[in-house]
Amino acid sequence: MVKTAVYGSGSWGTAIASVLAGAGHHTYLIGRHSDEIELMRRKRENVHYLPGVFLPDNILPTTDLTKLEADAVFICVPSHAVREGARRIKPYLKQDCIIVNTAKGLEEGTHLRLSEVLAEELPLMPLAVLSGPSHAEEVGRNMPTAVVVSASDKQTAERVQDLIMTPMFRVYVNLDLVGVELGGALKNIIALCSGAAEGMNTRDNAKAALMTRGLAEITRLGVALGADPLTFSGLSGLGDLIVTCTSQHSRNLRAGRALGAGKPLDQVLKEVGMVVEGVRTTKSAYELSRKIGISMPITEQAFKVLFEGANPDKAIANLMMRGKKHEYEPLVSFES
Ligand SMILES: NC(=O)C1=CN([C@@H]2O[C@H](COP(=O)(O)OP(=O)(O)OC[C@H]3O[C@@H](n4cnc5c(N)ncnc54)[C@H](O)[C@@H]3O)[C@@H](O)[C@H]2O)C=CC1
Ligand SMILES: O=C(CO)COP(=O)(O)O
Repeated sequence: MVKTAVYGSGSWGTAIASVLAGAGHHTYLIGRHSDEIELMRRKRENVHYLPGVFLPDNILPTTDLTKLEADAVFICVPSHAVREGARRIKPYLKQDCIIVNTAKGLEEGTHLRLSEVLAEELPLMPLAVLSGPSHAEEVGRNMPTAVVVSASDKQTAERVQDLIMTPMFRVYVNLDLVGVELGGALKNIIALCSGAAEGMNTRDNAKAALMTRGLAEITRLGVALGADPLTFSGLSGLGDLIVTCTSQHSRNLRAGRALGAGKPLDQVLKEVGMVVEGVRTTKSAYELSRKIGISMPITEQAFKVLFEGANPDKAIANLMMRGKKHEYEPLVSFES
């Protein structure tokens, strides 16, 4: 029998544990707060992060890091905690254990993809990435979901596919690791902007424009970094963009709505109460696009609103009043 563990017991860690348990694996769900874990064990529910989802007996909530001695460990902490998390779990991992990152973001400062962060911290371990349109609230309730797994080698990706695929959790393999990771990380910026558009009552046309032109700039950055453009019309591109920009469950969309309605960022983050990855990712993607000379106008305006106090109305005007363009310009365009 395969032994699995999930590091991070928030909403996504709990949902991933429920898929693994549904696939028949005894799964340790490893959290850091003993009171939360104790409550989970007693109520068989993650009351704070995923209320209403029953945890079956083969999910074993714990704070005991020795339970990381598994065949596969799923990393389900926010992106800013991935490096520190990797250092923390390293002493407990088996040598041939597969590490599957599920966090969506870029490392602040270095702008590294999270598999690159993990490769630095856990250089000898096989690494994979799971991404795609998949809200915990639906996955935890066993609702039909399709995702994508990537790795730098086919065997690792297919092992993860075998491990976690169930009749309600369909897993595709895509070996374009760069594209899969960037699609999952960058869509959160566009979800924040789509939410802001809703919060400002700009309605549907603006949202559709943001999603479509957002995908264009995600693809532009991705291709410049070596991704296959086709990946961005797949589950970890268009698919994740659709779900995060439209779902009632999206944390990034909710945060964007509140920002668009004029609430300050600190208050918005407190009110959402779970990680809103798009905020940090906006900063990283903006810095990265400047560093390599790729035009990302929506990300640039999001950066100005989030970090420079720019007015969202002015941000929309800035996007609408840009110079005339052709819809399809060369994918790697170094204009400013
Ligand atoms: N919630 C969802 O539907 C999905 C989330 N994800 C990604 O999964 C990652 C985690 O997101 P959620 O579970 O939604 O966040 P969350 O806010 O629901 O839970 C985060 C969990 O990580 C823990 N945590 C925070 N900082 C930590 C640290 N320094 N060390 C160890 N644990 C720490 C928290 O205590 C909490 O248990 C994010 O990158 C998110 O983009 C991906 C797909 C779906
Ligand atoms: O990545 C996700 C769904 O695929 C989760 O998005 P949110 O963090 O916006 O809820």
